[in-house]
Amino acid sequence: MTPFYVFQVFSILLWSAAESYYYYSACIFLMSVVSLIAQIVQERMMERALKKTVNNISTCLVARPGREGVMFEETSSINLVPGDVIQIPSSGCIMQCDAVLNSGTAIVNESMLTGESVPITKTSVLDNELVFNEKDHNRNILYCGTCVIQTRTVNMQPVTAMVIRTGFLTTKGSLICSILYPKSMDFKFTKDSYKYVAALSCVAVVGMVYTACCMALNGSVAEDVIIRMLDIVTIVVPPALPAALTYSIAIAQYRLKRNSIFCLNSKSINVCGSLDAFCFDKTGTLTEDGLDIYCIQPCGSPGNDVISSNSDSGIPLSSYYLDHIRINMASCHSLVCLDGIFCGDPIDLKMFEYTQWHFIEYEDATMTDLKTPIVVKPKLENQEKMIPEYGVLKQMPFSSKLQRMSVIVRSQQRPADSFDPLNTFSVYAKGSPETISSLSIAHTGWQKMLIQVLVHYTRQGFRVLALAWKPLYSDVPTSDQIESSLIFLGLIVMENKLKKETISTIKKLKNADLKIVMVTGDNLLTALNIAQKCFFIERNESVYFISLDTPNNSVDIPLLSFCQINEFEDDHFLGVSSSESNLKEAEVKQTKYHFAITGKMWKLFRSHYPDLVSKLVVRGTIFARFSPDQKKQLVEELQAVGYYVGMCGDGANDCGALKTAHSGISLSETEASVASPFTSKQANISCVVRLVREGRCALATSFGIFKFMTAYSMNQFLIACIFIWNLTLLSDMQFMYQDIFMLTPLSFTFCFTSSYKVLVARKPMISLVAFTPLLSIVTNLALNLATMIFMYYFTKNQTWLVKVQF
Ligand SMILES: Nc1ncnc2c1ncn2[C@@H]1O[C@H](COP(=O)(O)OP(=O)(O)OP(=O)(O)O)[C@@H](O)[C@H]1O
Repeated sequence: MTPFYVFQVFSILLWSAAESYYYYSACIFLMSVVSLIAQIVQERMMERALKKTVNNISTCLVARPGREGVMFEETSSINLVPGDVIQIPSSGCIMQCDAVLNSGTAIVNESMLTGESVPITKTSVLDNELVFNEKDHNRNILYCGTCVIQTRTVNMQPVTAMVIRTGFLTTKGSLICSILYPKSMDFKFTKDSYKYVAALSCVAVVGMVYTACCMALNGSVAEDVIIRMLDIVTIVVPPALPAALTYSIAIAQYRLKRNSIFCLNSKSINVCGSLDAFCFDKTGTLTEDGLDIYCIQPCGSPGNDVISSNSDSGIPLSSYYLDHIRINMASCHSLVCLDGIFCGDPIDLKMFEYTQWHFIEYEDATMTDLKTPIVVKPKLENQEKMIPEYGVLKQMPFSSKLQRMSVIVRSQQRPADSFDPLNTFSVYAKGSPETISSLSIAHTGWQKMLIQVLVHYTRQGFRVLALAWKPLYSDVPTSDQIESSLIFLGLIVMENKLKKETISTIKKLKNADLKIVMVTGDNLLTALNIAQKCFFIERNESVYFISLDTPNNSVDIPLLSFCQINEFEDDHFLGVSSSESNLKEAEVKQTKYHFAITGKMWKLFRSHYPDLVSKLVVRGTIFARFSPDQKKQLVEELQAVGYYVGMCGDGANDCGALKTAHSGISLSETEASVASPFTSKQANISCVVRLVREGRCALATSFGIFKFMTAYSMNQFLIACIFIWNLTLLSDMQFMYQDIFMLTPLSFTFCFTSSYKVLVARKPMISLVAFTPLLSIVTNLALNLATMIFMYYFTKNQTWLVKVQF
């Protein structure tokens, strides 16, 4: 029950009890009830949708001390508390708490939280990792609400996890809280509507004083004066305003749904109309997810030239590097085989398919015999003699923050001649070239080659991944030992095709004068090429890379430099010490220029030049190699400058930014995702245009309804003032005619206004307290007042007028 409805109850009582406006009171009562029901139905529908998405209670097996040691007992999930150890059923389940995997592996679908429906592998924490840190161990956490599709046991031990959080404290819980109690958006329209209500209250006070004076001067009794004064207040407040506003939003929500855009927070719809900046994730959003392998660039033997390999010819055999590349591509992934179909990260899938190897999963794997949970081996019979099978003992799944993944692999048979017989255990890693090269043993020969090849391909917009390996001699290695001192193997170059809707959508958004930003975890030059292909940056516009020298000590402030991307030094690109590079501070002269920055430079820039961050984000268009946290920071910085920011992404690495943005839209097959207020089932960015169009339409409609209703009630107030001058008021039927038959249908038909077909540069007004809307209301009032006064005196002077005696 909002204060508005309390006020309506008061008005109805006053009209029916003191004024005998029975018909009018009955109609207003009916209207208020209908509007209240409509609001309740809308809220309930949203709550139900949310409940359907989030509410789930089930039974689970929890470890309890028994007579014969620890036993697993069945209990309801609501009884779980942090510290409980639960067993994850092999057939899968929906997680009811956040829990860290103690043993085994789980294949999880996190689409409910992230919108990304690709199955993810969660592994148990390594025995020797003593300090648990949520950020670093998220690949070991099963999150509440996510669906465990399958588990893999190791050494016949049940898959168990320790509960770390329950209820609203879980990640899902906090996301639901943010939907139920959204952080109040500093939305001008809402703020101004409060100012309007305050202004109307002032008008009501003036009206009351005026009424009291008029009636007192004419000798009216105190009781009548008080009733009329209260009447004036009820006239000033338009009765159908909240109902019409609610209805207009409900219709916008329905229209979005018809276009496969689902909305979990209807309050965000109006905000979409005022967006003036939109951030896009690149891979899977602007470009296709499943990227074909273009070629493989193995690292030559030290000092040798680069050996290139064409994708058509597959991977040639019998080379030290190529053999390891093949094993790496076949084993270093988190793919799972569900009902005979391989699922997982599209990159992993493409790389595995390229090797044409077999993938076998064992349910009952033990570490002691030769069976491991996953075994990969070549398909061709005649190759089996030459190359042994490889069992994947341990996976360190891909993390966007770390930009890499790795596996520990055991050779299941005695290796063939081409391999070192001691290499029974190996580590295979893949990830961004920058990360993998930083974890590899430095070697000037390949480092030079790496930079050249990387720059060559990324400049053409290819997506490049690096591979590495090393033999593992330690029995119980820590994760740092696993992913260090690697031997660099080479690069996998993948095509990066734009989705067919990307270019047209970006053009439409630019025509609508929206600031368009690309924020990606990918390489800067790849991002630049894609940005140019889809017209984030026009051909005639310059791009300046912002770089800072890494300071030698914590006291030095790193020197800030700009360099036009064409002059860009290759060395700098890999993060090699900038003192080696040859950057010159460039003067930015053109008016049409863009800034590009990497995540590493962003971190330095924010800490050493905080005052310049606003300038950077205003001109910044490419934000590459950004971690999920940095994507969120970028959205916050844009908001701090005053932009209304939208974010469109497709994966788990965009979740923070999607939630932080004023309007986040996640491209996901899952309707029931709490990743962002909006979810589009169409896996391309054309939904952004629809969202902005519907948002603008909803905003313009709300604005129109507000203006119309306030102008109407002010006009009625003026009429009432003229009547009170003559110690009378409109009759029951007159009020009925004006409020019910004129105002209500007109204000409700406003809601059916559909959005304009194209996005134009002119955005709808968001400020009610601005010159134009105020001028239009004041002019309307002045004209009406003048007409009414003229009509009053004109009619009064007519000979046929007979004065009614009250
Ligand atoms: N499955 C994977 N295994 C290993 N490394 C990967 C994998 N997927 C991506 N990478 C590397 O990690 C980097 C960061 O990945 P991330 O998923 O954060 O962003 P992205 O997919 O490149 O781009 P976007 O943020 O636009 O989706 C990638 O550029 C790539 O070099």
